[in-house]
Amino acid sequence: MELFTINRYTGDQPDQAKKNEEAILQKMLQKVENRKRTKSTARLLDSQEKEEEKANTTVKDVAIESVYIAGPEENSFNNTTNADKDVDPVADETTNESSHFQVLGEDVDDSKPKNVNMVLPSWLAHPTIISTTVAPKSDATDDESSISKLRYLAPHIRHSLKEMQVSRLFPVQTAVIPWLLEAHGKPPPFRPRDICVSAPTGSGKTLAFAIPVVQLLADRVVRKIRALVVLPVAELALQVFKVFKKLCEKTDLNVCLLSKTFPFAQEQEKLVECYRGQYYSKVDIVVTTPGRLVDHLHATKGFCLKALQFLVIDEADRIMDAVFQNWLYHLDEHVRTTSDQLLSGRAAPLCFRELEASYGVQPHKLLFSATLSQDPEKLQNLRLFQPKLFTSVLANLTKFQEKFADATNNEELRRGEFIGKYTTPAELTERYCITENRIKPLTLFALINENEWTKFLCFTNSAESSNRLAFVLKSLFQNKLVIGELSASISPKERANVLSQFARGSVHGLICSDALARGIDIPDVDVVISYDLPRHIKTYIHRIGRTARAGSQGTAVTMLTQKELQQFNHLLTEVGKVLTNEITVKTNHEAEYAKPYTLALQELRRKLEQDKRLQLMRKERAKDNAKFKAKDPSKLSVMEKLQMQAFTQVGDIALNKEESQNQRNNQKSKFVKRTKFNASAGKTKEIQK
Ligand SMILES: Nc1ncnc2c1ncn2[C@@H]1O[C@H](COP(=O)(O)OP(=O)(O)OP(=O)(O)O)[C@@H](O)[C@H]1O
Repeated sequence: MELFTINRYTGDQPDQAKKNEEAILQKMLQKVENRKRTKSTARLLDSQEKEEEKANTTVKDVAIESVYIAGPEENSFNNTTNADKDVDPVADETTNESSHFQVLGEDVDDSKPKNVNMVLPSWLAHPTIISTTVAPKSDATDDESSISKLRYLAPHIRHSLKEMQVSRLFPVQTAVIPWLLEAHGKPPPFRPRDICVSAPTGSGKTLAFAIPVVQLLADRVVRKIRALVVLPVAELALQVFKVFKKLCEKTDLNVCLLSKTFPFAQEQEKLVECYRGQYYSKVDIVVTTPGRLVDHLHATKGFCLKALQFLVIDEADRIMDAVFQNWLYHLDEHVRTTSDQLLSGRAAPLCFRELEASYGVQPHKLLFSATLSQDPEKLQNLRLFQPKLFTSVLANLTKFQEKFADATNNEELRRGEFIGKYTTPAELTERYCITENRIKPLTLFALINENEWTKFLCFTNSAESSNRLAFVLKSLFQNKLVIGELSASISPKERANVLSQFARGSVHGLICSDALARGIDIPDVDVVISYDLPRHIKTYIHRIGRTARAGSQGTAVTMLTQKELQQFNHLLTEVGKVLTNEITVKTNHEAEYAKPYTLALQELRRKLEQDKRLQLMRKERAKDNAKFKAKDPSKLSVMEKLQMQAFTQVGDIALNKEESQNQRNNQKSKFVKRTKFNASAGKTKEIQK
C-alpha cells in the first residue's frame, strides 16, 4: 500500500500537525454530540410549535428557529469571523443542514406543488389578430377592402383579380398583403421578418401569399427561380399553381409545377435550358411538393435556388410534422452554400460588399396553415428570422373583455396570450348524429336521403373503409345519386378525374380518406360528413373546412356511436368547442331498408372474398416471375424456356378469367339488386298505402 501513498509537504511541524489534528477531532466529536441534542430538541419543539405555526411561517421565522435549534455555539455564526468558518466547516454544515431541514419540511407539510405555466416566446404571445368573418357585405363597391380602392395593388394584379371575380379582399389578405409589400419596399440592410399565418380554412390564404409574391417579382430583370411554394400533396400543388398562373398572366413571370403527376424529364425540360455549357432558368416561380423538390435538387442540372427571395410553405404544420425526405435540409444546402462558404472563410469574399450581401441570401419565409403549430421547437427547425405571427385565434379573454373588445374594436385588448386553438369559419354549422356500428351505412344513407344532400363529401379513416362504404352506398342509391370514391389507393389520374366530376356536379357524393382533407378547394360543398371519428383534432378541422368556404354557408356532420360521444367531446374541448346540435334520422330506416341493406352487405362480402383471391393470385405470379427473372436467360435450358412461356400464358389466362368473372358477377349482381330493390320498394309503397 505504501507504494500508493503520496506524501506532500504541508509546511507544518510534525508536533504542531498532531496538535491540530487532535483539536479538530475534539471539535468534531463535540459537533456530533450537539447534533444529537439538536435533533431530540427539534422533535420536542416540533410537536409544540406545529399547531401555533401551522399557517404562514415566514423565512425570517425559519431562520430564527434554525438558529435556536443549532445551539449556542453555532448560533454565534453572526459573530464568527470568516477565518473561523474556514477552520470549522462542521459548524457551518450543521447550521445549513438544520435550516434546510426546516424549509424542506415546511414545504412538504403545507404547500402543494406549483403549477407551471407555459411561457410562449414574445412573437407567439403577441400576434396580429385577423378577423374570422369572411362573409361578403351586401354592397362590395362601398367596402374599404374593395379592390378598386386598394392603391397598394398593382394595376395588373387588380385586373387579374377582377377576372377571377374577386371584388374585395378577405381579412387575412387585408392584413398580410400590405404588410408584405411595405416590408419589401424598405431598402437594405433592412430585412423583412419571416411570417406565420394561422387563419381558418377557406379564408383565402392562397391569395394572401400569391398576390404579394407576384407583384414584388413582376419587375425583375433576369429570369431566375425567385419564389418556391411548397405544398404537401400533388392536388394542392396543382390548385395553387393555377392561382399563380392566373395572377402571372399579365406579367412576364413564368410559373412551373413540380409534382408526380407529370413525367420527370418533362418537368426538367420546363425548368432549365442549357446554352453553350451554361444553365439558365426558364421559370421564376416554382410550385412543388417536398418529395419532387428533393428529386430535382439531386437530379436536375442547373436547378439553382441561390437567387431565392421567397420560400412559401402552405399547410406548414403538416410539412413540419412529416419529415418528407428531410427536404428542408436539402433545400438549405442549396440555398446557403455560397453564403456559408463566404462567412466561414472557405471562399474569400472579393470585397466587404460581397460579404455583406451574403447575409441576405436566406429567402423570406412565409408559413401558412389553418392549424399552425405553436410549438416553438418545431418552428425553430425552420430558423425563422425575427418571426411575426398573424392569427385569427383570439386570446383567452373573459366574456366581458370579449364583448368590450368587440364593441370598441380595441385591437390591443384582443391581443394577449396566444392559446394555440384553431378557429373554424363563422359560417359553419357543426352537428353530430348518434348511430350504431351495425347500421352506420344505413343511417348515412337515410341522412342523405332525408336532407336531400346532393353535393357531399364523406370522410373515413382509411382507403379500405372508403372502398367498402362507397360499395354499399352505390348499391343502396342505385341510380338515384352518383357516388364516387377517392383515396390514396386510386391512381393520381383517376383521382383528378373523380375530383373534377365532383366539382362539376356529375358525381353527387364523394367517399374519401383523409388524402382530401387538407386544402382542397371545391366550391359549394353542402355538407361534410365525418363517417369515422377523426383521430386528431387537426384532421377534424381540415375535414370540416371543405365546406363553408369563402363566406358561404356549410354544415359538418360527425357520425358517432354512443361510445365515441365522450371521445369526440374531449377532442372538441381541445379547441374550446362544445357539442351542441344533434341531427337525427326521422324514418325507421332500419326496417324500411332492411332488405336492400342485407343484399348490399352480402355482395360486399362476396366482392371482398373475390378481391382477396385475386390479390393472392397476383402475388404468386409476381413471385414466380421473380424466380424466372433471377435466372440468367442465356443459361436456361430449352425445357426451362418452354416452361417459362407456358407459365406466363397460363398465368395470364387464369388471372384474366378470374378478373372477367369478377366483372360479370358485379354486373349480374347489379341487375339482381335492382330488380329486388324495385320489388321491395314496391312492396313498401303498397304497405304504406
Ligand atoms: N378575396 C376573395 N374574394 C372572393 N373569393 C375569394 C377571395 N379570396 C379567396 N377566395 C376564394 O376562396 C376560396 C378559398 O380560398 P383558399 O383556398 O385560398 O383558402 P385557404 O384559406 O387556403 O383554405 P385551406 O386552409 O382549406 O387551404 C377559393 O375558392 C378562393 O378562390
